[in-house]
Amino acid sequence: MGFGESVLASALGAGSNSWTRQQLIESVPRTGVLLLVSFIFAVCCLAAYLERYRRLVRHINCIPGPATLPIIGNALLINADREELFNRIIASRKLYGRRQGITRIWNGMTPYVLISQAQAVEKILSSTKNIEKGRDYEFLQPWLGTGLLTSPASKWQHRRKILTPTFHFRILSDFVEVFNKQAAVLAGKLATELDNAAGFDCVRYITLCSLDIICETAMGCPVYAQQQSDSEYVRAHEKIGEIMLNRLQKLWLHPDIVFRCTSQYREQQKCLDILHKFSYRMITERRSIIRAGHKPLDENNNSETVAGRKQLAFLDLLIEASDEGRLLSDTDIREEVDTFILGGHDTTATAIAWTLFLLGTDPSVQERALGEIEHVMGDGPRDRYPTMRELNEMRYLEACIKEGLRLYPSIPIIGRRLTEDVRLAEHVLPAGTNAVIVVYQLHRDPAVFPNPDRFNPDHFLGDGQRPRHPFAYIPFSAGPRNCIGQKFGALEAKAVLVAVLRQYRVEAVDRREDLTLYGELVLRSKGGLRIRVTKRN
Ligand code: HEM
Repeated sequence: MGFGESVLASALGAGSNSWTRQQLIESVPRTGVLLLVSFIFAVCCLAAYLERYRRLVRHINCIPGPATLPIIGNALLINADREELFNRIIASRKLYGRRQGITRIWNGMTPYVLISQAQAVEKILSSTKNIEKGRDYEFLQPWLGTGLLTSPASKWQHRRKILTPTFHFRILSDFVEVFNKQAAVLAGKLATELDNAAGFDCVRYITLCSLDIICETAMGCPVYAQQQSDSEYVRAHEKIGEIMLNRLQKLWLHPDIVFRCTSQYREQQKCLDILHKFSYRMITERRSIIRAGHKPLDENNNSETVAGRKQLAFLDLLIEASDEGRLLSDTDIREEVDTFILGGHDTTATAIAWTLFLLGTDPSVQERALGEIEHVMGDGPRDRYPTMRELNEMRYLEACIKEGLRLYPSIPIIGRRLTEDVRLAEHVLPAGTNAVIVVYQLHRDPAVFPNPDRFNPDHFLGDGQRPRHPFAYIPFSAGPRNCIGQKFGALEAKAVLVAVLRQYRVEAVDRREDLTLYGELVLRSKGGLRIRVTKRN
């Protein structure tokens, strides 16, 4: 009896009910064949994988980049604190890829290609095939599930189709009231800093305002983040962001099996419990309001009152939306609402804070922006709210926000995992490569924006400007997987800046060249963005 036969025979026992010893022995040749076939199959798979990997290495190593070590690649270069890492990513184009705006880096055996040139960016982002997000986005999944931002390509396409109408212009115009109301709360809060000659970080104030705005518009319920900044909900928001980032930055925390053993995991679960419960409670409440007879949308897509309130929340629209005839489940809706809250909160707050800071560095630009606001809104009380039409007329303010997003894009880096080969000039990026679009660097290409570091809103006023490559300026990304909330974000930024600028003169405390930048989920400055405010007459 061979080894296989004896093991099988003893494993099943000589007196097994269903298998006699004879049957067992007869089955061995078949088992042997099966094992042989499996072995050959595994060897073929391994050979195919190695061949694919060899091809990947060959192509990637044709791209300029730092010298690599065996196995670890450039891991030592990447293993830096967050500020230093950001510096190194930005410097990589100057060091290796000045001409083409493409450089490569190996994180262990995984290749990353950094891209900061418009034509190359277009090749990646305009593709309808390469829409798979990078692996790093998976760390958001415990919170967002597979909502729009993190969804795999297979789910994303039809989900995006369902969600696009929720950002319709008419729905946004209803939200202006929320923007204005929360912006007024922010302006009131800033009054506490009038005597603060040393200045204060404006980011936290604006972030809480933006959280209030997105929660009220997404769920239809104010969370009073500005009034109760230490509430359980606000703290859970801040904490979970910290935990996810910390995990992202520490390679050893990436495997679930390791992360689950840490106290951070337990804390993350607590935050998730608070955040998810809150969203589910909102869904249940809004469903029961709708069931009680209020129909949120009429046949012309007009908003009716829900429980006596004028504006709708995204939540109401999602409850009504159907996916190929099937209503979305509570989990589907929760994923999308949480995604809107994450996607629309820090990004917009960052854009507003950077623009305000930049306006504080240049009094002439600030006065011009205010002049336009006063002109559009006419005489009258300073605390009157602008209408949607008035906000749309503020072209110079819009140019200031666009320029803020050019110099300091809220999302400085966008990742894609290529699912098919892409040819960039003489290089091939094989499927499997992680493409990293360095938006921060792209926006400072002197060939597109002469004197690229200067804060100059005229870049976006159109008059006398050279036409730009459509992928040279992409603060909201571009192509099929661009930002679904860009109109919402731009309108909110305007409303908040109008409320602040009408009441205060703003002055930046630090010089731009003294700031230390780093990328979290959004672009940050170490120590925040410090401004001083004085009351306008
Ligand atoms: C100034 C404000 C904003 C900026 C700069 C911004 C920027 C971006 C960028 C760069 C992306 C692409 C991310 C990637 O591919 O990795 C994105 C995607 C997204 N954004 Fe925004 N965003 C802003 C406001 C908003 C708002 C207000 C919402 C929601 C209310 C929102 C919801 C989303 C969603 C759901 C996605 C994923 C879209 C998809 O994959 O189809 N964003 N945003």
